Amino acid sequence: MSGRIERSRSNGRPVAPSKGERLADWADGRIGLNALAKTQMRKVFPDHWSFMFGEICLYSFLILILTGVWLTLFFEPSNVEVVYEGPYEPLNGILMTRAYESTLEISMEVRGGLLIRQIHHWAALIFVVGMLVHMMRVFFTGAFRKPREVNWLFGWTLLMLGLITGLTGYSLPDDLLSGTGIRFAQGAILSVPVVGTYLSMFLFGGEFPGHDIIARLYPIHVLLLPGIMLGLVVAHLILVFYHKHTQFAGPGRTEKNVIGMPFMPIYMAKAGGFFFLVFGVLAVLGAVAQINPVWAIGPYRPDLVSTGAQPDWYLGFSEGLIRVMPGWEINLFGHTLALGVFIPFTLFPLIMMAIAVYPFIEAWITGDKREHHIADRPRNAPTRTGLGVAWLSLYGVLLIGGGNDIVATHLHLSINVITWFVRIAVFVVPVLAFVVTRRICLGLQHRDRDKALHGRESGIIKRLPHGEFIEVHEPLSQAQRHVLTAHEQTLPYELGPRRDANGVERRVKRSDRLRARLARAMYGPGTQVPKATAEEYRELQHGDGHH
Ligand code: HEM
Ligand code: HEM
Repeated sequence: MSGRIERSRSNGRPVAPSKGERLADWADGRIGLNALAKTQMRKVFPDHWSFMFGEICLYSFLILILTGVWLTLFFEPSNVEVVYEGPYEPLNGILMTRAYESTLEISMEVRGGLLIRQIHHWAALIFVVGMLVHMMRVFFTGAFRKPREVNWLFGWTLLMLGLITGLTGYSLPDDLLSGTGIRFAQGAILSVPVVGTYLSMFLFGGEFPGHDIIARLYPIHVLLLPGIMLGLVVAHLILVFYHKHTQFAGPGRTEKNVIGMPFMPIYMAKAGGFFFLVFGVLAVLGAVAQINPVWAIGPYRPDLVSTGAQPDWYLGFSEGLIRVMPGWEINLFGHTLALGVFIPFTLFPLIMMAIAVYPFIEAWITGDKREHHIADRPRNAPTRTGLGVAWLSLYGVLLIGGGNDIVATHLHLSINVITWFVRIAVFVVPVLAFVVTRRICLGLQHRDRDKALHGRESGIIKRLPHGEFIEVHEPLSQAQRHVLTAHEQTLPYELGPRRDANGVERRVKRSDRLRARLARAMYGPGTQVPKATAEEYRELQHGDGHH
């Protein structure tokens, strides 16, 4: 292509390609981007406000990298002890680690340092909120179903790594809060039977707090975890591209097409704008909302714990698990087993795992091997929605447990009352949340059915000649009726007759029996309201029109 002379359309004179064209030709000849761009840049993305959560994760992650790289220029990950002498008077003459001192310098002496530190911290909080909300969006709409299960797992791994990255970052400044967090983690490690003590000694380079921990957490926080996450984010987005995005039901939308905006230029322009919006919000937060004022908290000392010590919100629920667990401890063959710590420590990944494996369990129960590109409305999958809300409610209850001291002081209650409330609520609230959510979903399904058949209540009351009052219903458009009735209603998996035609009893595997029972619980009688059918609608239309 290079060196090609084109004729201008206006007067037929040959024109040399512009510099830009030559550069594009040069790059295309070597990287072949043109062919890729031609096929991919016009890719269509469906639009819905809830699809923005994934973007919030992406942009806050990029901002974390940008601000994080900047912080590395000034932060010193060192446990070496120094005596502070600087512009912040109240700490002058106090012994602290170099890590803490350099964080003070970033906050007080480096120009713009406090702003960038605060943006980094706010971005971390928003990043994890974004991931949780994005994950729940995917969960509630069933967007994890085939072929997106692997991408669900990529995303889930990102969430787990995000939590750990947040914890390691929070631990770096070595203030009293971050040291307390490290102490908490060390307690959890110590509770691991038999090897716990060795693990702790290895990690901390001797007795707690040792001299190594910050220097060890540092490369994990700035290189290892973000590096793995970056790779996973790229893989995640490639898969979103490859599978194409799910879309909500609507006229003309099928399992085989995608209706929306082209990636280039419309979606890219929107995405670019949204990036700056997210950056803008984080910059304003970083500028006006104080976060983690390490100078006010003071340097870490193993013999001190400040009241109200809290992890960042996303780890509050793991803290809650430990705070509300009875302090069980047993002695086994001369080894102390701190079950009061070890059980919650193992429960935390199990609660997270429940959400990781859900797509596979649902696929097993339904036995559905088809691809799904039309997103569910949460009300049309009441059991799944109920389970999602129950999971969230457990998260919320444990968060209260993690902040039991704060709740106690703010509500003027005894801390024991809160602890006992959480101990009971951990079992009761998720069940209640499940039942109530499922009922609400069924109620909404009833309403959809009524709306599809009888139209929307207009609020206009009419009196008929014979005296009866009726409310006038406005018919829905065909498109609206389609949206209300497009969903599939899954039939529960059945075991089939237990005896064959010759009366011989068939052996049924235990796993099959479990599957049938779960399928009945999820899709059996009372779990969905039959959707309005075309026949019912036609019958009503041709009847007396009397609703
Ligand atoms: C998923 C990504 C990340 C999360 C969730 C995260 C989270 C955090 C948090 C919560 C802190 C404590 C901030 C504070 O002082 O109040 C922190 C500190 C820090 N982060 Fe990150 N971070 C991430 C990525 C990165 C990256 C990619 C880098 C560098 C390349 C980085 C470098 C740093 C440094 C140097 C500090 C210590 C300075 C300080 O605390 O002021 N972070 N991080
Ligand atoms: C660093 C964290 C993450 C980033 C940057 C990210 C980014 C994105 C983006 C931009 C999209 C397309 C737009 C959208 O649907 O919102 C998407 C889709 C998706 N994400 Fe994530 N995500 C992250 C974490 C997660 C998590 C925690 C999960 C679930 C556990 C997840 C599962 C999915 C799935 C299944 C899709 C496809 C959805 C569909 O086609 O409807 N992602 N992600």
